[in-house]
Amino acid sequence: MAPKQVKSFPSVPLKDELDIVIPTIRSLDFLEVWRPFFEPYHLIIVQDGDPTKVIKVPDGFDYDLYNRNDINRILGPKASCISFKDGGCRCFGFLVSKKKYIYTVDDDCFVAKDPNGKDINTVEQHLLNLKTPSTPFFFNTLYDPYREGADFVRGYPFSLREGVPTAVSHGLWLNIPDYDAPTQLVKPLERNTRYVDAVMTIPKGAFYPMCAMNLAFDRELIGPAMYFGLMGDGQPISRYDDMLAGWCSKLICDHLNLGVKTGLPYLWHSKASNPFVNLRKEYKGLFWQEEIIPFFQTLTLPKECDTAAKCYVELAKLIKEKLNHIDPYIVRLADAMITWIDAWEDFNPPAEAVPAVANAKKDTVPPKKSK
Ligand SMILES: O=c1ccn([C@@H]2O[C@H](COP(=O)(O)OP(=O)(O)O[C@H]3OC[C@H](O)[C@H](O)[C@H]3O)[C@@H](O)[C@H]2O)c(=O)[nH]1
Ligand SMILES: [Mn+2]
Repeated sequence: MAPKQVKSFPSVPLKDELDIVIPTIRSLDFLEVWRPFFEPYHLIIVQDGDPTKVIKVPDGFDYDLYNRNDINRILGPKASCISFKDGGCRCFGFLVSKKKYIYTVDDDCFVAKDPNGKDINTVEQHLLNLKTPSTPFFFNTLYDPYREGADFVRGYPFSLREGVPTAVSHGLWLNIPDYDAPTQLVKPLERNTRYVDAVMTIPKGAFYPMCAMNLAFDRELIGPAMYFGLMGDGQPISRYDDMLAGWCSKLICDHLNLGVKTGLPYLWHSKASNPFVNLRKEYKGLFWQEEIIPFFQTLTLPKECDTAAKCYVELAKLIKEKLNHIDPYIVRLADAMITWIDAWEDFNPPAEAVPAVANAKKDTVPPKKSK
């Protein structure tokens, strides 16, 4: 029986283990309030929209900034799988990172305070979530047993107390909740003021609406499944980037016996996007998900799929085969999922593959970097 994981967690930044990925089409002024927590880390900024627009990065941050021209130059034809004019472009940052962990956060999110009035270091809590096991096979009613002051409750099987590695840590949001457009329209003034002091494993077999606003994951375990789809400009759907990644990554985590946690940390989501614009972007998803989610719920992957990348390729084939009747877009999406894996393996060669750089387009002009 493995000893219980360390409960308290050093607050020393793990700069060599984690990159912070930020998609932006607006401004990076929000970084000022995150400076105490983010400054030690390398930022990967994915600038969406007009590449000629100059986006200022506040001084003192270590960053790479990639705009659409950089993405096109670096990925060549494979850039076609990266969304344009949708926050899903962030997955380019997941691809080019070399770190074990990713934390991705939206540019309208700010530091929240816990009930004691203390600023919440989301990076630290996500790392704690990812570095302690998950318990997907049997629900612990006192929530995360690896947290300070908690444990497995009576009746919890000892054979399961070692848990499984955690692949995804899904944080939450105070103030503006991540509602879909219809809910936003009928509840425009609703604000989330409820701070729930809990982290829990999402049980095996259960799916969830993964929001990328405050999300961290283990690139080595589940990175290939964190593709944010073909969304935005030129596509019939948007704002389902993180939902697609959530369905795919949860199916694959369940198949590979990896864990997904949701709950702490919270951040403060400041800006409600326009619900009418959102409705136009996401309405097809409201219909399609009623068929796509049962597809995921009844799917089993072959046991030969023993890595996230192999699972993802198989999943793309099944989506193309079983869901193409929904809309011709699904075929393009499935093909883009394969392109994503090809690009992923150019940058992150499987153990037995040749060094990846040979395949990836030489990046003659480096992205804008911190000074
Ligand atoms: O065309 C775009 C639009 C946005 N972004 C960046 O994506 C982040 C989220 O954008 P925004 O805050 O406007 O959207 P929300 O409705 O609040 O976010 C939810 O829906 C979209 C995403 O899935 C997000 O994760 C959800 O929380 C923000 O950083 C924008 O700058 C973009 O790059 N391109
Ligand atoms: Mn937002």
